[in-house]
Amino acid sequence: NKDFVKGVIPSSDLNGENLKVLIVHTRWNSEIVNELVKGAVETLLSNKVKPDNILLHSVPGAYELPFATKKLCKLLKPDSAISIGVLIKGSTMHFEYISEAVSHGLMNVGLELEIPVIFGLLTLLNEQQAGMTPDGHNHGIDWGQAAIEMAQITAS
Ligand SMILES: O=c1[nH]c(NC[C@H](O)[C@H](O)[C@H](O)CO)c([N+](=O)[O-])c(=O)[nH]1
Repeated sequence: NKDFVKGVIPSSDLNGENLKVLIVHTRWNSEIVNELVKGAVETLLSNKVKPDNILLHSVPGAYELPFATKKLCKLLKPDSAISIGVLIKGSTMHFEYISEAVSHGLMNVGLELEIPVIFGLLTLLNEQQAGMTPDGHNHGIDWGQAAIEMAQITAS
């Protein structure tokens, strides 16, 4: 039906007070990325994650996300990680290849290390799709919620 709500219903018992969450984000397309990071951080804080337990690191671009997320997860041992980047088609000849490689790479990091890695790569056909318009949805919020929920699964 027309008022179908796209997106996810967050779990009701999110509690991040004992969690440490790593956020690895790109500097490519930083205007959009920074908004996504802000959405994720605010969501973590509003669900009781302590500010000192939110670890922020940046990398040049999306292709670096899997390597940096794996190295930083092994070093910092977070309860979960959010990898955030934005690929915009047309600005790269290899849009499909980078997004394919990064999505598989991030999935493997989480499975190999058994640390939940939240997939925060937006693959956009144009900037308008970033959803940063006033009535747009900030996907960073969903990723913050998922980071807590998934960490609680592994912590329980
Ligand atoms: O994060 C991005 N990296 C991009 N390329 C850089 C790539 O991720 C690596 O940083 C680079 O290839 C060096 O390894 C992009 N484009 O090329 O368009 C892009 O849109 N977004």
